[in-house]
Amino acid sequence: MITTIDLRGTTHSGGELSQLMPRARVDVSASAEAASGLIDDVRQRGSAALLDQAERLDGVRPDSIRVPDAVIRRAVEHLAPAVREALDEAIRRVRAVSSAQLPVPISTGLSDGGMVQQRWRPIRRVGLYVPGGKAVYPSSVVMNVVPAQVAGVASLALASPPQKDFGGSVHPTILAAAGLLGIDEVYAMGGAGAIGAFAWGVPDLGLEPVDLVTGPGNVWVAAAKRIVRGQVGIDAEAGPTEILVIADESADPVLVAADLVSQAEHDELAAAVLVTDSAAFAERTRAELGLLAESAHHGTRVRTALDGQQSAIVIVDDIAAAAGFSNAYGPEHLELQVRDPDALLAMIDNAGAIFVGEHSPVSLGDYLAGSNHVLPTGGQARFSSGLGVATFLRPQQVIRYEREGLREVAGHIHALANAEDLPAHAAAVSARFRAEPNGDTA
Ligand SMILES: NC(=O)c1ccc[n+]([C@@H]2O[C@H](COP(=O)([O-])OP(=O)(O)OC[C@H]3O[C@@H](n4cnc5c(N)ncnc54)[C@H](O)[C@@H]3O)[C@@H](O)[C@H]2O)c1
Ligand SMILES: N[C@H](CO)Cc1c[nH]c[nH+]1
Ligand SMILES: [Zn+2]
Repeated sequence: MITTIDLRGTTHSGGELSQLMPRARVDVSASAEAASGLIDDVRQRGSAALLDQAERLDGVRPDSIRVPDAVIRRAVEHLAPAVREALDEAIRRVRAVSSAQLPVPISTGLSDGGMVQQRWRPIRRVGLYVPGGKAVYPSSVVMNVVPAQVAGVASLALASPPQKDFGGSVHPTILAAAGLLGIDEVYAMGGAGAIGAFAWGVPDLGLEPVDLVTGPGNVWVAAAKRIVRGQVGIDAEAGPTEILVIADESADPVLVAADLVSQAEHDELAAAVLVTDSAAFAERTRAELGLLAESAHHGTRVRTALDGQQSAIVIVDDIAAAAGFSNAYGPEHLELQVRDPDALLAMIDNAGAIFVGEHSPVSLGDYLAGSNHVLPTGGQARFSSGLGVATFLRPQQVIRYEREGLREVAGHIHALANAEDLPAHAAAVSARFRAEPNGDTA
């Protein structure tokens, strides 16, 4: 049995998981039509479309969509020392974790003269999206760029929305983060149009199409990634932020509420969900949420997110049921604030990233844990993962058989080729043995 409470204290009792889930999700596909129109416009009209979209959606017309090198260099020079130190440390940590993720080639010997190898090749050119609408995200520059560089991607382009306060250029802290990482191909373009520009290129801007688009963004960005998939690769849809906290009576409701509000701060569509086995704890956390939402810096946004259908406090019978709920939901961020987090961790399958214990808040992962904050939303943690080195690499199989290795399986190839009525497949193998004294091997 599941009970949900919203921020105002309204209770929905007796609901089953299947009844709750639709209430709890943001539907990116609702933005598909708008995203598709914006992408088509960029395909047809190139930079003219990007400029018009900037004016309409970002409230400013950039002087230059491509950010000049000198502007990037100046942003690095003017970066506040404390922010530079923080970015340097974030880069160091994400690089350490990314480097440790580099996969090794594998060779599997199957017989004398029969071997299959797996090697990893970097994707050639990648377009990295860095959000910049309601907030700006220099930390997302680090999270996109560092694993791509560790993987060995040769060509990286970066897009972020034009900023009204900076004459239509990209936000200087985003430019500085890019500059620190040696990225010099930066475009002031945002939303679905930017994703379309990466996928098909913009000839009149000199923007070459990319092979893969990665990065987080709002519902229009996530919808656009879904549309361009196939023309290019994409990472998971990293849309409006989600946090799900599983907590029991041992947790501190002040900390749990603070963590829920920290992610509600991103977007009116952000989802903040608490799952607990204690009605008393639920009530204490609800009270704390009310206080925090009241005094929040982005109060209206936070209250809208917490009040939204996508956010809830969920009361379940026990912690095993909480794990079941969380696995069905597949949150982007999952916090485990319970007496025995390792026992609970063992029950978790679906989550973008898991934060264990009181001293591992999501905000740590957003900036400095060394983990990656670009994570799947909308339940995609059921089948995909956050950004990492593997996102920017492809495994390739290399097949190496010698004559004896091929001879050993030639009969089986004939049998299967005949079963599929594809005799030319069998003949391609027989042809290699025709000259032998014993003739055909089949
Ligand atoms: N899942 C993750 O890994 C992750 C990480 C960081 C941020 N996020 C999410 O990224 C999002 C950032 O959103 P944001 O809005 O601040 O920046 P954004 O850059 O994603 O979106 C801004 C762009 O949206 C477009 N846009 C605005 N209004 C529109 C409209 N009415 N129709 C069509 N397009 C429109 C504009 O082109 C604008 O440039 C948030 O939802 C945040 O939660 C997710
Ligand atoms: N919580 C976001 C991922 O959903 C990442 C982020 C960047 N800056 C602050 N937070
Ligand atoms: Zn965050």
